[in-house]
Amino acid sequence: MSSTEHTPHTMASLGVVLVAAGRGERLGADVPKAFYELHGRALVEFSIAVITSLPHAGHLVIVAPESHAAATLSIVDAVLPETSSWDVSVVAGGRERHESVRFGLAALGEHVDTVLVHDAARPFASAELFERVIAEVRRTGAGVIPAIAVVDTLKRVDEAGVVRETVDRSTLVAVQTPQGFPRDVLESAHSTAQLHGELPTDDAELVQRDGGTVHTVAGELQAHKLTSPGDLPVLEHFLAANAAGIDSRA
Ligand SMILES: Nc1ccn([C@@H]2O[C@H](COP(=O)(O)OP(=O)(O)OP(=O)(O)O)[C@@H](O)[C@H]2O)c(=O)n1
Ligand SMILES: C[C@](O)(CO)[C@H](O)COP(=O)(O)O
Repeated sequence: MSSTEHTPHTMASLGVVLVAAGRGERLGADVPKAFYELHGRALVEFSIAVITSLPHAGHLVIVAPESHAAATLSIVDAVLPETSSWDVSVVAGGRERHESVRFGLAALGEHVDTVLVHDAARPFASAELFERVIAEVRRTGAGVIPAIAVVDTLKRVDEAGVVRETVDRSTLVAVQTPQGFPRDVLESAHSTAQLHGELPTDDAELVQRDGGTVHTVAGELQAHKLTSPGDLPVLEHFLAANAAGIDSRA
């Protein structure tokens, strides 16, 4: 699938790569996870709506399974207002998340200088969270990721599941998306990773391995990721809370 333009590119300095090409094996649904429906709306639709509501002239690249390119464009048509300041493209994903991000990065318009990478699997990340990450990337010129406290006691176990030690959680955080970076920093990290054949689980790890600095900002509970069926009631809760106007960001 080649890049599918929704509208022609205009000058834009913010780029968002929305990765939606995963299979969702742990969820076990009969559609790719980003197209799993919550109350009749595909998961990816929620992120498209939030991102294109941000008051920036931006370029959103949605990385989707090739089989779902047309469905993705239909969702964009339904969600994006005629007067939107956002350009939207759809490109095909790769076998691993980092490959999908790389394909998305390659499709960004030439005027993009700040890039956010977001999981479609985190449909209720708020506009405020996006803005917090953007502001901190522009303030620091470095990578920025949302982080939340680890609430469980952590143990290191051996292969047989026997506890070996308790891990000090005071310096540990759980990280979310959107993750933001200066474009050149993220591109360099992805090209280095390609050379070394590394398999990271997030973009911040690639940037760090490439010698970059990554800061954290406050994450939020509602940026919860759909991974397994047990996450569905959590997302249902945030969907209902948003509809009722209840603030469940903290
Ligand atoms: N080859 C891939 C793998 C993942 N993703 C995206 O990366 C995000 C986070 O990935 P994850 O939750 O691990 O999704 P899956 O890979 O689909 O899940 P699983 O490992 O259960 O198959 C998701 O929005 C997913 O669509 C992607 O675009 N391309
Ligand atoms: C990118 C991510 O969502 C940050 O928490 C996460 O690393 C994705 O990891 P997964 O194991 O592929 O779900």
